[in-house]
Amino acid sequence: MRTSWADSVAAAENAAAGGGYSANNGGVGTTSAPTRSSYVPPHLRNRPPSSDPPAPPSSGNERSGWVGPRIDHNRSGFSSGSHGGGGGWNNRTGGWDRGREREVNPFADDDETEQPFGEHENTGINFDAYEDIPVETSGDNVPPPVNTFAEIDLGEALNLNIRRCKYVKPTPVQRHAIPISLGGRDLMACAQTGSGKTAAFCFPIISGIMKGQFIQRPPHGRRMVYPLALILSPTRELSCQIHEEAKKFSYQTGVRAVVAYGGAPINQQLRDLERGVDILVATPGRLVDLLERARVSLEMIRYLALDEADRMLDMGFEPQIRKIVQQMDMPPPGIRQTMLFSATFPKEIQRLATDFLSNYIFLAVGRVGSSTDLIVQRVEFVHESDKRSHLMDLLHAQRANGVHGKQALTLVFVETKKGADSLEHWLCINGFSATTIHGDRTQQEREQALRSFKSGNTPILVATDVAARGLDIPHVAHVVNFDLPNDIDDYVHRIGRTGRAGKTGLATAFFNENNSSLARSLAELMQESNQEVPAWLSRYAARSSYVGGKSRRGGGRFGGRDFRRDSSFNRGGADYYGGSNSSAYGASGGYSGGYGPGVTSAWD
Ligand SMILES: Nc1ncnc2c1ncn2[C@@H]1O[C@H](COP(=O)(O)OP(=O)(O)OP(=O)(O)O)[C@@H](O)[C@H]1O
Repeated sequence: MRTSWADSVAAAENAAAGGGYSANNGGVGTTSAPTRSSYVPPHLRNRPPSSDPPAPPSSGNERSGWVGPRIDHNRSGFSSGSHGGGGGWNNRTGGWDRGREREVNPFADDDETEQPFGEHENTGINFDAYEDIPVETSGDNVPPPVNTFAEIDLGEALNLNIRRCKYVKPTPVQRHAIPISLGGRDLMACAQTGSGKTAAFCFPIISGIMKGQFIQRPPHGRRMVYPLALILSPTRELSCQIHEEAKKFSYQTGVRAVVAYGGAPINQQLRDLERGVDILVATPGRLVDLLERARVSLEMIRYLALDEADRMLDMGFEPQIRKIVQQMDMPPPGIRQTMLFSATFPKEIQRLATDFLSNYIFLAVGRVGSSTDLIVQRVEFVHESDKRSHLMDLLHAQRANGVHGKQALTLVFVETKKGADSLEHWLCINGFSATTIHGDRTQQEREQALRSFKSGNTPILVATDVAARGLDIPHVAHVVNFDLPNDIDDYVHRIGRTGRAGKTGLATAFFNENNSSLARSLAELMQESNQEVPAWLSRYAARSSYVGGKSRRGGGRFGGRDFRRDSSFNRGGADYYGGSNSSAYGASGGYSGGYGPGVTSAWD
């Protein structure tokens, strides 16, 4: 009989407590330090000497066709989407070199840090907001969605962490994506900002590593490391955030996540890597550096996740991604499992992404590239010269609506780094506490700015697009597009910094004649999200050429958004459903995604 998720978590907690587990001490119960260089595969770590034999191979979803020269790439660790069972779990209370380095409790901060806005509660998520959300899946044999975490065989240690995160039930993208990934399938997933995509790709990876039997090769060189999973994201801050999340989800599972990103001392990151790594979270530039120094090998990668995948595959990043994924030693599609996630997926990028996928499932939760209805969007006509005083009026009005005596957080997007500095300076001399985040600031300054903003000490953050994607900052009540972006997808990501996890938010855009190319797609997007479109904007939309502000979201309403379903793309008949990796459309489309070539390192 299947017990409820809460029951099994409670049981796991009791069992763990009986076994000497203490949630707060970060202790792992090991007293002797293993030698540093001896690799212990995750599924064998912290087992008593006479541990159980490994779980038998699963019958489903064996991928064949490519046999790595020296690596055991059988798919025996995969659960093939079954929801029951539980055999073969490695609920280990330690892991990498834990005799030397005690695992820090990533949940401790949540309890101890001053929380000016009250605890960051996830229990209050408004799931009703997602009830009627349209979902589309396409591809062969799509595993069915689940309604609860209890239905998913994630393993007790991970379930315990889910409970610690106060996740009561899966969000819609998690309901669909987790069974697909646990079934060993490649996935292209599109779901609205703030809807829980990070957990949707982290849970199957952690669970797969816990359950898997990935045979580690003896190291080539003492200092080379062999992660089993790679999670790439476009910005340093986002990689750090994903790493923080991954550490929470993998706490006391024996799975170790490490982050590597540019702008921070590489030696420190190298030392961290040397302590062992199962999941490497990285920005592309720093990873290329590590690969070129022969300090990381991708030979053992079983899971590849690209967060903000459309950004990762646009012209700015595509060459680096191709280098990492196709030109180093990473196993090919069909051997590794690949997961692409974003809130926006232009068709050109979908097409390009097929180079990295094998017989994948396309999943769209909500309308592809649409914003969530939880965000109230306002567009105001403001001449360039009036923008500052208009912003001032908004901020004054907002002061009245402070939360717990503090001003609600406001994120102001501008076009340029100089513009960010100058606006921040002006706000400060006018009595508003503001800071900035952009590519010209040192990494230390960027991180300090983000910390100060998050804590509420500096409630206004002026940002370039470096902060547009992925950042999950609780209590951002208002996003102001002081300068609108040229691309509607960037607008979607920017406003998505508010209205997250079922909460509501406000987004105000300053529009003037300089933005007329965006009018049409902006009006469409607002209409789709049930927002009031001002009559003057509709007039601009009607006048504007469709070229400049052309929606890259695929056109039309929800449905048929998988580009393989579009007859104009699907010239090869069943090719795209048949798992062929040879795109008929060339290796790299000329799609720029709104960024020119060579923009990579400013982000990375
Ligand atoms: N099942 C859940 N129950 C409650 N809260 C959740 C659940 N899953 C995720 N969350 C919370 O929702 C918030 C948003 O999640 P996340 O950052 O993964 O969104 P996202 O879809 O990746 O957004 P973006 O598109 O902006 O990157 C986070 O604070 C996360 O902790």
